[in-house]
Amino acid sequence: MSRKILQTFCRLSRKSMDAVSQKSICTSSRLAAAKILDGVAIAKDMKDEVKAEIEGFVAEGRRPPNLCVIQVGEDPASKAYVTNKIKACKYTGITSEKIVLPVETTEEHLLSLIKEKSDSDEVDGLLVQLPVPKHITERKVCNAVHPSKDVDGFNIINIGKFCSDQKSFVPATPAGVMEILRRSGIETFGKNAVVCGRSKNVGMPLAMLLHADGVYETKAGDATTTICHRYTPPEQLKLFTKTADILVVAVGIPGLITADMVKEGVAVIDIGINRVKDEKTGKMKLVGDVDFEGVSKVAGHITPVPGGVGPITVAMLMKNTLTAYKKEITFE
Ligand SMILES: Nc1nc(=O)c2c([nH]1)NC[C@@H]1CN(c3ccc(C(=O)N[C@@H](CCC(=O)O)C(=O)O)cc3)C=[N+]21
Repeated sequence: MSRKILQTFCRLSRKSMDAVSQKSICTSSRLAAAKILDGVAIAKDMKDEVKAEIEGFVAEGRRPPNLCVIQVGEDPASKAYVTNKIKACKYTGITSEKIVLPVETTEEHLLSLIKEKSDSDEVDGLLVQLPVPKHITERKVCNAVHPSKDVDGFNIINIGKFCSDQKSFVPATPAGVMEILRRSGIETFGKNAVVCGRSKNVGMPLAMLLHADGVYETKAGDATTTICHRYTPPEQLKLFTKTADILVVAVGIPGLITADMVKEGVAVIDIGINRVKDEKTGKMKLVGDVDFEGVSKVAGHITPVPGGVGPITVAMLMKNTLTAYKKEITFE
């Protein structure tokens, strides 16, 4: 159904909305395996677009974009994510600098380094890998990154702009989820979206994008959006997840979402990253928050872990770095 028609419908009567959701229930009477949304392939497409644009700038004699990544301490997960980011920089033609500081680095020292990089004309994008050690205040760190270089979208200036529908840097994971939906032809307009998880960097901004007016520059979703979180009682959670046409899970509990909790044909986006022991091999492996085997028999689309949202987060960071380089967002 087109945007205009549905808008008119909604203005005329609430009954038309019931008709819309009724239709989506009736048309999904088959039981087939879900289409697996290939995050690696989508991320490659995104990175190739960034790469082509950068090649154009370089051909004109401009310097390529630059990303500075600061990591404090040697947390193995952070190391793996930062490695993936630097690899993606190399692939797309973004020059990068990785700075690894010892875990005992003082807040004062970190803040002064952030200021130095924020002031440098050579740096377009700047981020500090999270989490930072406990003796450092995360909020201070995020706010120290100049908003025009804040490719993570974690500075309060970007959060404020984002929440008031002004052009801003949008955090890479939620922006990446919208990109997966868009590139996979999954309609959000007028649909029911359910987000499990309300973190400031993922759940909250994603719910913002899904429900926001699609006229907004980040191609937001126009979905009816519900946020569930740790205090949603389990039986309530199931009632909500059952209504979802689009179900996004970012909680950090392996196997939280099972087949009985989802509607046939739902698009499931799994943002969970959990390291668990493989029953068969005894080795550690990466799993999401969704029981992939069960849910993929009922869902219409599903993202795997690994190889789903993770690579797209990294690709979106490259896109944000290019946006910073082009100075497309203004900060007065
Ligand atoms: N300032 C900041 N910005 C971030 O964007 C940020 C952060 N801090 N802290 C942690 C989260 C998490 N995150 C991921 C990046 C890549 C993968 C990724 O590449 N995942 C691979 C697997 C990687 C692995 O093997 O561990 C995959 O899902 O296929 C996952 C998660 C970025 N984050």
